[in-house]
Amino acid sequence: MAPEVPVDVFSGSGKVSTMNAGYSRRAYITFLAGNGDYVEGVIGLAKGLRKVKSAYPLVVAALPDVPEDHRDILRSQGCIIREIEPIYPPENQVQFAMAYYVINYSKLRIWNFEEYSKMMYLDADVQVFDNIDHLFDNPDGYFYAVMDCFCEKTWSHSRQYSIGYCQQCPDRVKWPPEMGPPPPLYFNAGMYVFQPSCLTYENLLQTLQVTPPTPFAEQDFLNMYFQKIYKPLPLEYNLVLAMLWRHPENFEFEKVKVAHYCAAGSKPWRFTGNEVNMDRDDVKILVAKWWDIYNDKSLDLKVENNTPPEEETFSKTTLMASVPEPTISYISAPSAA
Ligand SMILES: O=c1ccn([C@@H]2O[C@H](COP(=O)(O)OP(=O)(O)O[C@H]3O[C@H](CO)[C@H](O)[C@H](O)[C@H]3O)[C@@H](O)[C@H]2O)c(=O)[nH]1
Ligand SMILES: O[C@H]1[C@H](O)[C@@H](O)[C@H](O)[C@@H](O)[C@H]1O
Repeated sequence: MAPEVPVDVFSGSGKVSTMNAGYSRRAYITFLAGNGDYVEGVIGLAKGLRKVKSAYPLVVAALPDVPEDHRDILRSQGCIIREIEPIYPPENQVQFAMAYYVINYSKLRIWNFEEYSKMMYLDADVQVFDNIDHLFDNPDGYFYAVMDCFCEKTWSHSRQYSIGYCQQCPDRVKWPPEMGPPPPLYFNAGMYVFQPSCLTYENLLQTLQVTPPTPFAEQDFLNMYFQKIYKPLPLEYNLVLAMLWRHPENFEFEKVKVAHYCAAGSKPWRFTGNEVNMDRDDVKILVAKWWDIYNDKSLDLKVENNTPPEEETFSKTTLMASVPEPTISYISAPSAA
């Protein structure tokens, strides 16, 4: 069995020892599709993880339509590229909150990466400002993620939005008893900690085949699937940007460790400042922080012997076969009270 040895691909030195490169039972993972500009997000993320001296590598689950030159750039930044095939949900007439969300079902492939015992998923439009490696040390058997906010228009299809209810402030507009029990806690799927498992992977795919797609695609699906083992993390670990103007009282801006640029117009590499809420100072500070990392040449990977990490250096160990079924026990996000 592979020892729990962190690789130094993302160490602060920016140097990589090619002997250990790409070899770890823990890893960060992101998802990349298409030939568009999301590759910029992944570059930024790779450099952000290096800046905070993460001990674990960044794996990129890439769909076949990611061009070779984008893959080369990511390899040169120390990323490990893993090819994945697309996954499509069963056909129906659903209107996704954003039309392209359908490709996000392909993220389910990452449960099959069993050579890793634990992974932390981060969207390409996420940036880290602090080391969050300690999240890997949380007890096994749970799905860790940050609670979402229902206040933006992207939620207009939902029962929550129709009555102005948000789980971030459940007392502001209370859930009316005549609407039945309040919806279960719901996480944003731009950041989560999970345990790859082939059994879970196969079950996820089988379940998807009998589950009609819904507006937030795989995010809704994962919420449904992992509802019983979901453990909320504090908001600072995935600050969905809308929290800045919707629930500023729920977190401390200075303590934000992970920002998620998912609000309309907030992707740093496309930022103009013209869209609604984008001219706010706090938004601009977070966008500027992203650019500082992206433009910092000292954070580029420096490879000893000029050899970047190779995907082939993985150890194919057989690890845990399935996620254990723990007793259900929720912890509430401290700032959501
Ligand atoms: O052309 C694209 C579009 C998306 N992506 C990847 O897919 C992720 C999700 O897309 P967005 O960041 O544009 O979407 P949002 O942040 O609005 O998405 C939110 O809702 C989605 C519903 O499918 C997902 O759950 C996602 O993780 C969650 O943050 C990106 O970060 C990126 O990793 C690409 O690689 N290429
Ligand atoms: O879960 C959703 C999703 O991540 C959307 O992309 C974002 O715009 C919303 O604010 C969030 O609540």
